Amino acid sequence: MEKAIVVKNVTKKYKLYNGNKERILDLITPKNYGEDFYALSNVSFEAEKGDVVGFIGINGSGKSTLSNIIAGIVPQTTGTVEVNGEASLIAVSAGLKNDLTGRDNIELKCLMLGFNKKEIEKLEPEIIEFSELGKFIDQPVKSYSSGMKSRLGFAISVSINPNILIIDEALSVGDKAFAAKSLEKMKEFKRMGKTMIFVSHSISQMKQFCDKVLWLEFGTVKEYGPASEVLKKYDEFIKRWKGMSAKEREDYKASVVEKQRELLTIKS
Ligand SMILES: Nc1ncnc2c1ncn2[C@@H]1O[C@H](COP(=O)(O)OP(=O)(O)OP(=O)(O)O)[C@@H](O)[C@H]1O
Repeated sequence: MEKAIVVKNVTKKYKLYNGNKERILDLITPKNYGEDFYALSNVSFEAEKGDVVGFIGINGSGKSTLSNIIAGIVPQTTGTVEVNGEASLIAVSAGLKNDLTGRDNIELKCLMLGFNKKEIEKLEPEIIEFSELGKFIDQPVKSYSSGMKSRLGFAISVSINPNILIIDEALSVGDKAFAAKSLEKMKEFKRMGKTMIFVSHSISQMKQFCDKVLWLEFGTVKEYGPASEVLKKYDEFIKRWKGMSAKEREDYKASVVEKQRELLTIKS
């Protein structure tokens, strides 16, 4: 089988500063300020061409960070990412320029992706129709609601027909009718054999749509495998998590993070 995405030992380190003073000192002095924070530690997985992979995990587990790294928007600290073809990311905040109108954003994104004027003229009405933004297409994006932004992002990304489509929470902010239409479009892409990554908190949407699921837990891979198996385990975990007190959650998180640190120390 042809590989579409190969992620090997990817780590993303951020610095957490105690206020702006520390942030500036860290830039201008050789002394190390701030605390290291690992949004991802040693994440590895592979997707074959045509796979639909779901990323699941509680808030802050690293799903968006990993999507952004695969889409080439954020660099990883260490590790390697191989992507076979053009990966297009649809996220609620995906790279739209706030001061430009919806129409200008369509043109800009298409130009950046190498389409010529004729091709853009052909694509534009299709994108506008899919977005259902009507007259708002000529208003600046800063006047859009998060659902409207997501509709524009979704319409652009599906119309440009990328090899790999990454959909990060884009279905969670729109209304039900648009989410259903988007899900239909994604199913059409799946039938066409496109590789997709689908980031969501919705177990039911993932069940309908994904072949495999990557479950991230505080920046590490907890499970990766067939969607039904991983989702069953995740569902059981979520029920336990919901029943935990704040202190129990903190302790659980601390034990996962400690294991992560040990592994990183052994590797470095
Ligand atoms: N620029 C940054 N600087 C510092 N920490 C960051 C930065 N970006 C993300 N993080 C941290 O990395 C962790 C992972 O964030 P990420 O957005 O990838 O999680 P997520 O699983 O997508 O969360 P959610 O389900 O809430 O969308 C979080 O703790 C977040 O605070």
